[in-house]
Amino acid sequence: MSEFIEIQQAEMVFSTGRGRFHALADVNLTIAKGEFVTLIGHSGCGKSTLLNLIAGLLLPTSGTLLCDNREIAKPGPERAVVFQNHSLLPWLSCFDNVMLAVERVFGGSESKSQLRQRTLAALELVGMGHAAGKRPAEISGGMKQRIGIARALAMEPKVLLMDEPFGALDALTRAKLQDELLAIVARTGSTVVMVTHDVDEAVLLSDRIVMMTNGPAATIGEVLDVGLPRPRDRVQLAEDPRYIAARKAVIDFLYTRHSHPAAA
Ligand SMILES: Nc1ncnc2c1ncn2[C@@H]1O[C@H](COP(=O)(O)OP(=O)(O)OP(=O)(O)O)[C@@H](O)[C@H]1O
Repeated sequence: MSEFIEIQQAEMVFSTGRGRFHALADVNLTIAKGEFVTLIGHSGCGKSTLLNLIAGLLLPTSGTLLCDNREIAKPGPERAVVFQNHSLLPWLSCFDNVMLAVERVFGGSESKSQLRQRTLAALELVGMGHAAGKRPAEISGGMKQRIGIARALAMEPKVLLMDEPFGALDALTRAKLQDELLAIVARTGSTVVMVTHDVDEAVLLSDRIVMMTNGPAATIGEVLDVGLPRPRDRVQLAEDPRYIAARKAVIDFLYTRHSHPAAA
C-alpha cells in the first residue's frame, strides 16, 4: 500500500500565558491509503494535537505533514473531521447540516438535485434517512454522532479524522456505532485516523494502533500491527487469542511501561 499521510519529525510547541509548552516532539508516522489507524495514550499526551495537525487546524512548530504528497497547510475537505461533540448547527435540520458541507465541496460543479442526492445518500449510509427533517435537538446523542459522520463522509474525504467520536455515548450505542463504522469503512475503503481512550475500540477497529508516550514532549512510543482479519465480529473476537494478545500489548504499554504520571 502507498504512503498516504506522512508525518516527518513533527514538533508542536504552544505559546501560553505561562511560557512555552512542548506538546509533541519527533513524531514520525506514515499511514497508507485505506488504513484505519487509532491514536491512543493517556489524557493530555497530545492525541488531539496530532489529529489537529493532520486536519490542518494547527501547524507544526517544525517538521512536515503531507497528505497525498501535498503539504498540509490548512484545513481542507479532503480531510474531514468528526469531533466528540458532533458540532451540528442547531437551527438547521439534519438534512441541511449535511447539505451545507456537500454544497461547500461540490456546489461549484453539481446541480442542486445532485447535491440533494448526495446528502440523502450520506444520511442513508449511516441509517439516518428517516431523521432528515429533524433538528439536532430532536434526536439522541448517538443519532447526532451519526449525522456528524454522514456530514464528514458526504464530502468524500480522502481521510476521515475522528476525535473520540463515540466518547460521549453510552456503551451500547457506542458498540452499535463502532460496528456501523466498521461496515461503512469496509464499503467505502476510507482512510481513517481516530483518537480514542478505549483499548477495545482501538483493537476492534484498527489496522494499526499508535501508542503515545506521556507529555510534555510526547511522541510515538510504539505502533502495534493488529493483524486481525476483516470483517470483524466483536462477539467472536472476544475469545480470539490474537485479539486478547493485541489488547494485552496495548494495556501493557499504557499501564505498565507508560502509566499516567498523575496515577503513578
Ligand atoms: N492551544 C493550546 N495551548 C496550550 N497548550 C495546549 C493547547 N492545546 C493543547 N495543549 C496542551 O498540549 C497537551 C496535549 O493536549 P491534547 O489535547 O492534544 O491531549 P490529548 O491526548 O488529546 O488529551 P485528552 O485525551 O485529554 O483529550 C496538553 O498538555 C494540553 O494542555
